[in-house]
Amino acid sequence: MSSLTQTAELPKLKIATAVPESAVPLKPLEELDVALAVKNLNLFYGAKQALHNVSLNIPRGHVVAFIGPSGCGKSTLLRCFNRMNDLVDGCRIEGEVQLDQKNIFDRSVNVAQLRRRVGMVFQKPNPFPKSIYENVAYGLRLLGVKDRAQLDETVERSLRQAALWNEVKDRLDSSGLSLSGGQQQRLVIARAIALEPEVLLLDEPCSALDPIATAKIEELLQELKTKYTIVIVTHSMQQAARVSDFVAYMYLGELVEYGATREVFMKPKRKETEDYITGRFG
Ligand SMILES: Nc1ncnc2c1ncn2[C@@H]1O[C@H](COP(=O)(O)OP(=O)(O)OP(=O)(O)O)[C@@H](O)[C@H]1O
Repeated sequence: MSSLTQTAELPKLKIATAVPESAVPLKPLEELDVALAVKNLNLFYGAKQALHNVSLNIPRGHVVAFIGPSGCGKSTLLRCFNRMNDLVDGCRIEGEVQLDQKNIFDRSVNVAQLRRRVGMVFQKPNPFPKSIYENVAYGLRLLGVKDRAQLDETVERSLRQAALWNEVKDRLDSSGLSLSGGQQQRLVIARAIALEPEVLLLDEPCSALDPIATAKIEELLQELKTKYTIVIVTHSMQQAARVSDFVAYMYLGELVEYGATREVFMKPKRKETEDYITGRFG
């Protein structure tokens, strides 16, 4: 073996060994129930096109990670799924994102209801300046729920699912802002799942967290995917390898490769993907 081949293969092995066995999904993508279907999606910010003809299916009950270099359109694509881009002036979208076979961009779609079904957690934990209890109860209160027992039950269930209950059960009246960064991010996840969304979108949820808090969130995602479909944007390929079942590699607004995480990391089909995951990109 030439030394050139050896050095070319080393970094790839480094990534490949980090993909846990559990990352192998039971079925191929084509056979899985579809939670979100993205069809020929083009997105423009004014004159600038940020997404180019993106099509992919997000399978129900799995974790999908979007990876790719800065500015490639990962967050833009994620934000399409609950119409967060509606808030951006001059943003125009062509194509479809279907939730239960209905185009979410259709005029008849109620955006507030869509966001209940497709919840979102951002990069920086953003609890409201309210108590821990009220942070989690917030969505239900907006829906007009007043029954204390129902609120109590939802708050406890959501905090348990977010693996935060034991840490906060004796201080539910304390401010959400009094929690650590990692706890705040779990609180925000609890707030999102209190409404029992079908899909949970996470935009770099660990980038402001230390390794211990990150590990907790990653563990949590494995629990949550038994109930929810999860789409996560991450800059960390190791994180994508650890948490996702499927991974989508994007570059300059295009979907370059999409497949089972293990396959994409160990046997990428496209040279561009291989260059990125082996660190030879750019
Ligand atoms: N509100 C906006 N107005 C105009 N252009 C935008 C806006 N948001 C994003 N863009 C542009 O769209 C492209 C994709 O951005 P996006 O934030 O989706 O990339 P990303 O892959 O998530 O990047 P990063 O990893 O740095 O967060 C970039 O060129 C960016 O400058």
